[in-house]
Amino acid sequence: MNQVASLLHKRAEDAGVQFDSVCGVPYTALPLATIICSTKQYPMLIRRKEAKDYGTKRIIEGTIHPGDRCLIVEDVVTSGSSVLETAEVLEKEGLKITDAVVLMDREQGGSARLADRGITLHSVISISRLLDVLLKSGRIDTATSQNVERFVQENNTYMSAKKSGCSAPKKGCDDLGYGARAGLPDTHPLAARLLKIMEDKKSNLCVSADVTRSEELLEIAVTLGPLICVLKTHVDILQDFTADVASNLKELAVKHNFLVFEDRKFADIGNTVKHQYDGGLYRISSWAHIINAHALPGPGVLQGLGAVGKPLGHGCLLIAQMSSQGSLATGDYTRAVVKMAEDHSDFVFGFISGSKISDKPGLVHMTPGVQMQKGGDGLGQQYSSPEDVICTKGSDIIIVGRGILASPDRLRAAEEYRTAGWEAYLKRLSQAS
Ligand SMILES: O=C(O)c1cc(=O)[nH]c(=O)n1[C@@H]1O[C@H](COP(=O)(O)O)[C@@H](O)[C@H]1O
Repeated sequence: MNQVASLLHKRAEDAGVQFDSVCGVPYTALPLATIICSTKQYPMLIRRKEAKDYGTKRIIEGTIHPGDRCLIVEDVVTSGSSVLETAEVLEKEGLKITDAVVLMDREQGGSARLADRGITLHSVISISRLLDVLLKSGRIDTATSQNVERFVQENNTYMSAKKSGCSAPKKGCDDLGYGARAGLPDTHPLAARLLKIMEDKKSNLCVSADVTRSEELLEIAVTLGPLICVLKTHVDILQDFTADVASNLKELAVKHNFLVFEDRKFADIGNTVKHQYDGGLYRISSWAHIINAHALPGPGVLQGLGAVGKPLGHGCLLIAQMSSQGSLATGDYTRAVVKMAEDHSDFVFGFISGSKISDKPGLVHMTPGVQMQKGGDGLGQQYSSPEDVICTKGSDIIIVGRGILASPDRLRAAEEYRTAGWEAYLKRLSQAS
């Protein structure tokens, strides 16, 4: 029980979930919540299945501070209804519920039901992952695995609402390959171009060329260009940027068929970002296919950037979640970013996020904070593996900086990441089919 409680807490921590208290779904998850609260010093809330008709007559026991965020803990989720009931009771007391953590997700619709109610479900393990492990270790045969998979698919208790705009059933959205998504009618032209590059080059690797000299930047484009789908820059850390560097980069992008992404993280009013994007020393709109922006200023930031970028056929990624520890880009904020993106899909073609946060197959998810080993950099960066990001969390592209740049053999490192990212994508496809 202690180990399970520790795994649940770690899962929530790895997902960057911020919470003030914990509530276990009665009754099997109560001991798990108790262990988490006593070992990690969180206030515990206890939900009764029914209010007592004596004493406090309360249905939630514990100290309640309206507005606090409460993490719901459960052992197994099938339909998600028990988590949802608990969430509704807690929300009636003024608590905010954005996340739930569970040991086993049976993948029969609970996650989608909760997501549609604004609750992100984080599982330690899923039934498909368990089957994969049991099959690989010879504990079950293929027939058993396929029977269980079929049962799970045939007993999906909840199909996500059509709000995802996905014509096919949710399952179809999950298992559409990059190439198929490129061909969908409502896919942004730049997303379609990117998805086709990924399919053609068998690469979902974006290299983050965080270097301070232009010669090194161009060297990265020359050597790693054939392996990547996107090259991401921070042009403002270059000590010797010139217009020639930009035009050389553009030529290499054509030669090696990758897109250029300036990671500028625009975050001001429309008029200011318009000038920052179009003008200044770097004239970003003249060479970057992709930019990113914070949604914090509101839709004006997209009106300003779009006025410059749309006529050029460029596109924008909205920063919906961040890989840095303690990031405030979670829960309601993330959901608001998804809505803003879906309302501005003529310029926004995807997200910077830690996992898949929209079911629209035309939107692309790019995830930074990726290295082969989980861990951090001592400055708040949090790393997940390519398999975790692409296969488990459902993102589309891994953004890798120092995992490649710090290697003595960058080409070899890039190929390792490209292979890992692509194999994770193929595994996700095979699990969905
Ligand atoms: O927008 C980004 O690219 C970004 C968002 C985020 O949440 N975390 C994050 O690390 N990044 C960027 O991704 C790159 C990660 O670099 P490494 O930590 O060296 O792999 C850096 O260029 C960051 O600026």
